[in-house]
Amino acid sequence: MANSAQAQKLVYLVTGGCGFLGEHVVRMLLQQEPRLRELRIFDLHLGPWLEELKTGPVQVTAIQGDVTQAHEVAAAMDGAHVVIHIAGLVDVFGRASPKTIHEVNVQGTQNVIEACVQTGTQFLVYTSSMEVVGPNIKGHPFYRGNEDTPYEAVHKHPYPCSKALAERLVLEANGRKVRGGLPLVTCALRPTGIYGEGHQIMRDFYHQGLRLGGRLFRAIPTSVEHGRVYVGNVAWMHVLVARELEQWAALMGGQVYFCYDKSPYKSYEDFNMEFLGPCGLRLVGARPLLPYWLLVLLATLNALLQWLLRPLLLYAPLLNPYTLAVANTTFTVSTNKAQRHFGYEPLFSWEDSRTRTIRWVQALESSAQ
Ligand SMILES: NC(=O)C1=CN([C@@H]2O[C@H](COP(=O)(O)OP(=O)(O)OC[C@H]3O[C@@H](n4cnc5c(N)ncnc54)[C@H](O)[C@@H]3O)[C@@H](O)[C@H]2O)C=CC1
Ligand SMILES: C[C@@H](CO)CCC[C@@H](C)[C@H]1CC[C@H]2[C@@H]3[C@H](O)CC4=CC(=O)CC[C@]4(C)[C@H]3CC[C@]12C
Repeated sequence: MANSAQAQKLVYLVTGGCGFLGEHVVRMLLQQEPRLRELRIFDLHLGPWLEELKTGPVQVTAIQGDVTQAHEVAAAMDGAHVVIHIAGLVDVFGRASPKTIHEVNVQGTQNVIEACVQTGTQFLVYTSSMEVVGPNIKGHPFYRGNEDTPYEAVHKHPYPCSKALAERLVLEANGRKVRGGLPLVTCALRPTGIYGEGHQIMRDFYHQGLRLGGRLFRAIPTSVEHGRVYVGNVAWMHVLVARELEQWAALMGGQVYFCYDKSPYKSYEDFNMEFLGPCGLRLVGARPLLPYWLLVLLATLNALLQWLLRPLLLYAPLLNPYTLAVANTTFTVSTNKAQRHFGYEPLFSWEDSRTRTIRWVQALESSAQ
């Protein structure tokens, strides 16, 4: 617990606070950060659930704004001690243009950094992604790697390119002088594939399974491991980093940390079945039902159709050459850097994470009836 001199004096700003991860970070901060006086939530789209938070002891300020607008970011940040920059355009399906992805993820991050310098906000936590490392375009496996594992990070897709550029900006900004003369302290968290309550792609797979009569069809071999981490633990890591950054600035400033917990190593589809199975879905096939070359062909056809139909409508299915390559390349992390640097231990066990996610999927089922 904080002592009384420390109590309730800090102002935090969370960008993207109304998204999937952002909402968990906001709720976690309110539960786990006793030094909070004001929590500002900055997002393009504000959620109605914010209203219920405004009755608590911490002042919750909702700010509708766009990270691509430097003046809006700077105005929101004035007087904040810590910024947790989560806002981003998470698009690997071709919904947004590469230019828009760059503007939000790279220019938006540059605006947050400049606003720190301009307003004197000294601590910046950035939500990066495993995608800044890989899987790379060559499909090299990253097997139980850590932050220091050598890996050829080569990207072509706009999303990983933008996250890698933004992460670099954040790390290079560490040590810059902010208003008042103190050094900016930054660090970046790299979640693997996040799952949990509110995960849109899990929702999509669940509904797809229901449409297919309670079945999903295996496309990826069981041997391909995909790193996953529970949203509550990712949120907890953000809260801890933000809390410890001041005390351990020399150690943590300019560092990257993978987000990890005790979630098991499995293929993307087998992992999803941990939640979808208990909700009545079945994964058909002990091996992929289609040969890989046929999946590549279908994914390429989808990309072609997307391009042809673009003037008329947005066709953005889950399967495209990029998502197939990511799902079909082993990428898992095994590290304890966060534990060594700032004492992180997962707040939620695998059993808790699984139960919470299953309950959420079950609630989707009953709300759909
Ligand atoms: N979902 C995942 O598996 C992973 C996500 N990440 C990163 O975590 C962060 C959050 O991702 P999710 O919560 O999954 O995405 P999300 O789409 O649910 O949340 C992103 C939030 O950012 C807001 N936003 C988008 N453009 C904005 C703009 N121009 N100005 C202000 N707000 C804007 C959105 O309205 C949304 O509330 C992203 O930076 C993403 O790159 C990293 C690794 C894995
Ligand atoms: C081939 C299909 C057969 O069922 C399965 C397609 C699944 C894909 C839609 C997902 C597989 C891996 C996911 C990505 C991964 O978890 C890493 C990510 C990190 C991020 O920062 C953003 C999201 C994502 C790119 C995530 C997106 C969905 C997948 C490609």
